[in-house]
This record gives sequence, structure tokens and C-alpha cells, in this order.
Amino acid sequence: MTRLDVREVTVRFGGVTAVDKATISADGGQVTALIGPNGAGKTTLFNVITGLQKPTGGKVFLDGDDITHTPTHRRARHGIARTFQRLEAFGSLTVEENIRVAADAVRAKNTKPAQVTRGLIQRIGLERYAGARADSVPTGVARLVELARALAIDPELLLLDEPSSGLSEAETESFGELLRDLAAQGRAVLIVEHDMGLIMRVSDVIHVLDRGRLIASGTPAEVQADPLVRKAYLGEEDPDESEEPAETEEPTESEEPADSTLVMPAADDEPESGGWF
Ligand SMILES: Nc1ncnc2c1ncn2[C@@H]1O[C@H](COP(=O)(O)OP(=O)(O)OP(=O)(O)O)[C@@H](O)[C@H]1O
Repeated sequence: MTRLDVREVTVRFGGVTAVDKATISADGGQVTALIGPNGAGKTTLFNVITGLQKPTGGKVFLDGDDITHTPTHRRARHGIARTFQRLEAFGSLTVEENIRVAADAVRAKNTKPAQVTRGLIQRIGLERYAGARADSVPTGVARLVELARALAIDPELLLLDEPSSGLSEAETESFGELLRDLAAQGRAVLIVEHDMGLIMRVSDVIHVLDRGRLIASGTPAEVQADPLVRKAYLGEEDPDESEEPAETEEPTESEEPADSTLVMPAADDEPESGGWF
């Protein structure tokens, strides 16, 4: 079932078109990824979905309701939760208190905030850090605290901005499993992430933005095979232009990612079908 429906959203900052008529959706029960090189417009589109950024054009629907002009705080009540690229936890509070604050803020009729908090600490594996000040824990743990805070409101749509940065390989692995579990509960999970290994493992659907435009949508296999995606990430030749002699191309350059920040998975993560892009 389609939870989030983003239709033809455009965002302009003066002369810069950060998002250009982008149409994406996220379904309940699925992990949906939004990927693209740096500056592609991913965070800006996230901000439109959560209400932090007014779109220049287009609409956002949640469960069929037009929420384009709904204020951010009311979107939370509609069941949208988000984590940020920059960590937002209260540093002087403990990990447990941080989660409790979120659980208290949205206490549902029949839930006990203390119970919700303890449940999340256990589920996300934060027991060891529950009593530690949030500003004293490693970045990876702080990201999990952010996730726990977002989950405290029991969201139908969970938006995660770069959640795996700072996580070790083992932590990323179990984080991926957690994402699958969250989707299996019926939630729609929308994730912006540079770790392609994680994205390819956990996503049901991937939307690819490049310079504000949606250039591909599909399964991980479809997206990896898409010529426009390969071009955006690797600077590969567009097949429509491939008959042109590549006179100016340096022979070694075509194997290097155009965007050096794209995190390629370690060799042992590679699928049997071959490389990622
Ligand atoms: N407040 C702003 N004012 C002006 N330009 C902006 C603003 N926010 C974003 N931009 C521009 O919009 C474009 C998209 O930026 P955005 O941060 O959404 O991309 P991104 O895909 O999230 O990038 P990254 O992967 O680096 O986080 C960029 O060219 C950026 O410089």
C-alpha cells in the first residue's frame, strides 16, 4: 500500500533548482531508498516530505491526504518520523532519557512511555549505553539513539537520512536487519544513504536522483543495470551517445567514480552477479 506519494515536486533556491519535478513513492512493508551523487537534492526532498522546506511546485500525499502545506509538527501526528544527517539528541541527557522524552511527547492512549523506552533500548541493542550521556557515546551509537527516538512515536513512515554513517561494518549489518524488521511490521521506510552495499542489501525499491531529477526507479538489480544511473555515478557513456567516438576520454577515467564520495562496497560484499555499477 502506498503510504507516501510525492508528485512532481520542485524546489528552487534562487537560480538553483535543487529538486526538479521529482515523483517518488514509498509503500508500507517496504524499504525504499533515495540515492544520488552529492548535491542531487536528496536532503532537500526529505525536507519537503517533513515540511521543513516549502516546495516551489508539486504535492506530497500521505495515505492519500494532501500534506503539502501541513506544518512539520502536525506531520509527526500523521505518523511521519525522521532522523537527521546531523545528530540531534540532547547531549546532557542520558540515552534512555533521550528516548523517554520522545516517548513522553507522543504518548498514545494505551502505551506506557517507560515501557516503550525500555522496549526500544532492548530492540535496538542500546542496553550498554542506556545510562550514558548522549554526548559521550560513539557516533554510531548516537545514530541508533536517533533511530530509537524516531521509533518512539511509532511512525507509519520512517525517514532516515544517512543513518549508517559512523557505524562499524558489524553494526551496519545488524542495522540492515533492523530496517528489514521495521518494514516487515508494515511501516514504510525511506532511507537516504551513501553506503551502496547496505542500500543494495535492504531496499525493495530505489529511486535515483541526479541534479534534482529522478533518473531511475526500480529494484536494486534494475537500478544497478540502468545506463543513466551508471552514467551519473561513474561518468560512463550514455548508450544513446555511445556511437560517438570517445576521442577525449582518458582510458583509465571511465573506471573511476565521477563522485568520489560514493561508498563502494568491500569486495567481499559484492553480489555474485558482479560489481555494483
Ligand atoms: N538552503 C539552500 N540554499 C541554496 N541552495 C541550496 C540550499 N539547500 C540545498 N541547496 C542546493 O541544492 C542542491 C541539492 O542539495 P541537497 O543537500 O538537497 O543534495 P543532497 O543530494 O542531499 O546532497 P548530499 O548527498 O551532499 O547531502 C545543491 O546544489 C545544494 O547546494
